[in-house]
Amino acid sequence: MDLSFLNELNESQRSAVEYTEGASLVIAGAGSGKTRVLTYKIAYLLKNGMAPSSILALTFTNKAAREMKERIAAMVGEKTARYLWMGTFHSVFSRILRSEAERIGYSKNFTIYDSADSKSLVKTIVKELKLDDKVYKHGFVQSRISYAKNNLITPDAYLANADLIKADVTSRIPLMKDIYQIYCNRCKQADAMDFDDLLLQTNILFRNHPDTLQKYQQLFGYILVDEYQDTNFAQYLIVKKLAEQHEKICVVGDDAQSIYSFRGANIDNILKFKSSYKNARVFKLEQNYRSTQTIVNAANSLIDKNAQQIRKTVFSEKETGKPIKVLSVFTDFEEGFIVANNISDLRFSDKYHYQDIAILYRTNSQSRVMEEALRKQGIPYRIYGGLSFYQRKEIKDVIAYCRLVCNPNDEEALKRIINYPARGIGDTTVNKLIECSQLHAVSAWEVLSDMLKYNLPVNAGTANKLAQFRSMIDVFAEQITTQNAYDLANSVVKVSGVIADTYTDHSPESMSRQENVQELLKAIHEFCETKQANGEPTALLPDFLSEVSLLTDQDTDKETDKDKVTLMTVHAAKGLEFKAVFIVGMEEELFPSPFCTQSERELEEERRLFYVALTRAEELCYISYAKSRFKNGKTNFSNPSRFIKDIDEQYLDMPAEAKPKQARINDWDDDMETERNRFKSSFSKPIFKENSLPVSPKRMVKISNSAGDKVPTENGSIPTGAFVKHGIFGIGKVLETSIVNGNEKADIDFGEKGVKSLLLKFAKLEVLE
Ligand SMILES: Nc1ncnc2c1ncn2[C@@H]1O[C@H](COP(=O)(O)OP(=O)(O)OP(=O)(O)O)[C@@H](O)[C@H]1O
Ligand SMILES: [Mg+2]
Repeated sequence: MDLSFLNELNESQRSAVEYTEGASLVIAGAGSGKTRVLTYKIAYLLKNGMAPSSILALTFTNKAAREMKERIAAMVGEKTARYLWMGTFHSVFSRILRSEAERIGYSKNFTIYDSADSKSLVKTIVKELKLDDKVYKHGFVQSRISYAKNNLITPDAYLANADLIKADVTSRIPLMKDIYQIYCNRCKQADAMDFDDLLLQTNILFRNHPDTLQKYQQLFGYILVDEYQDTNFAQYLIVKKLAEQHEKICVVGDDAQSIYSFRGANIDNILKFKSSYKNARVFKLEQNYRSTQTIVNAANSLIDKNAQQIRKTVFSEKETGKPIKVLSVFTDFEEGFIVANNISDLRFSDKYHYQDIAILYRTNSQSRVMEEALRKQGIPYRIYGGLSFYQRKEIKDVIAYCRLVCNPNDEEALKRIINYPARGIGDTTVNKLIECSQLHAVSAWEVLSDMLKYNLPVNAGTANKLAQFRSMIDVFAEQITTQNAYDLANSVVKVSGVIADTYTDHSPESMSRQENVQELLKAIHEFCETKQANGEPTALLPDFLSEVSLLTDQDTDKETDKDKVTLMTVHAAKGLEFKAVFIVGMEEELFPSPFCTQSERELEEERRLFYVALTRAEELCYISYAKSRFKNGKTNFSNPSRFIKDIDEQYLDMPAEAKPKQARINDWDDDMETERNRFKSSFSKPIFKENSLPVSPKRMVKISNSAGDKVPTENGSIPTGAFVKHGIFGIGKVLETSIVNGNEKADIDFGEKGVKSLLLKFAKLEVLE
């Protein structure tokens, strides 16, 4: 047996991989190879003869699972790797739930409600109960339901829980318990599970059906969990039950990276691992292989400020590296511009590709300004989260059709498309239909199947339209097991009129809707082809749906062209690494989030989040803060984040202006007047012209934030105003030249390609006469 791959591990990693006798916990700081240990351990188990189908590996994202699988396939062969049970908790257990659904009263084609469906259902219930939605805020109610489910509190248990009832009264939402009950009933009626149900129902399945539990206990001979610090109670218990007999379990995690408590993650799961598994062995990894010494030391100095933590040693033997560059800017627009400029510099220094670079932010809403700046400079980027492909209206419409075809009881899907494209079934009719279904405690679909029996109060014309809609869906539904996913989806979009509806005009919006629908069909086609290539006998629509409904933020990247800058929230960046990382918006009221500064506990979680951000960087890290930010229609002044000064200043390269007063970084008020005046005067002349970047040379100096090392040139080798030709960007006009760190640089307007800042020694420019 060839175990030479173990030589790619250090001693501690190797011991963790080779220990397979019982439960083990690998607890270690960022970048120390925890995920690598899991990957190699799986390969090790396989090489030792374990069947792939008896290994269960749970990751935080599907992307992480895919990458791990690819790596393992390279070590043990693709055929073996294919049969591993590997994925997120949600995807693995939804697969198990599908095959066991009937045991807990669902059909195997049950729908998975996404967060928007859950919210819409909450909204409907709050409205039906005639409650004030300013008090019973939808998002809040939804998060209470999610909390209950993740802690395995069913509606009955909720009623019996004096603390929860009291908390609801205090929050002035005493009917929360009723909403929760109705919510669960409605999901059941619709044969739908929300995300949290996938964990709750798995627990119910295992609790109520010991034989089923036993089956999976025997099936999974080894269980591995990545990012264990972010598991919640429901996840903890599933794993605990499955590993109960043999305790062949290995979990890896870092308490310093626990950042999901708002979703019910419980850091205690990792802290009490040793008491949950009596004979557990703990392995510690100390060497960070990801980042430079500066980044590792900076991150250590930051996390050291948290009182709650398991003290760990993390060191790097990589090069010292450059200090973390702190960029101070006047506005959020300038922040975008400076970041884009720095990215161009990195790209044209030829050492970095765009795909080596990430921009991380605290909230999704910060992405827009960044995107705009990148677009203007012609920098390609991909964005995770926000309005991803599957969240677009036209895509949700088509998916809703497919959902209804696979599960006609799906009420949210039905509501979405019963009158789309318009077929004369108005809101009043839909409301009557839903009311009637509630009155008889059946699904809306059931009512449609026999409107007379259920006394649906509609006139003959409306009844006819409803009947037509029903028979259209019926025809599709009959084909779900005979047609493959692509053929069926194709007829659905045609017959339902969705295609015709997106072809109404030639406006850019309409064109983009058409393209999106085509893109979706293409994705379904690819899905079928992959299934076929894997030798699976069928590729049906319900299988496709269960796959797409579980995509996470990191999975919705459909682009083939990979060389792009990545934009994402810090939360989504967990587990990833990039050569250069820009952490933007490091300001008070933003990072830490204003909602998380009430208690030390919340602040510590925000600090951990910043720790996660810093430790994504391999070579270069930039932190930026703006002194003013446009928010909710007005400009707000902001202070630098308190977290910046948590980093030992020897690892920072502070902006020149802040240097003499570093000790007072939070003591902004004194300077505020001067800053404000500078800021106001910067607006007295137009900074941005349409489709272009700042053009004033003076301005360029100012916003460079490194006034010391960047000066405009009067007599550069290319005169301002000259026309030049570039191999990639074509013909452009030189706006300005300057010297940066001794190198001559030109800002050139390449028209549609945007304005680029190019270092002349790298850019091969031809000056045109
Ligand atoms: N022994 C090793 N030799 C060479 N490279 C290694 C070694 N161990 C880990 N690495 C590399 O270091 C980087 C970080 O490893 P990995 O992602 O497994 O760390 P992690 O502990 O899971 O990090 P995080 O806490 O961010 O999830 C990866 O690029 C990995 O390939
Ligand atoms: Mg990892």
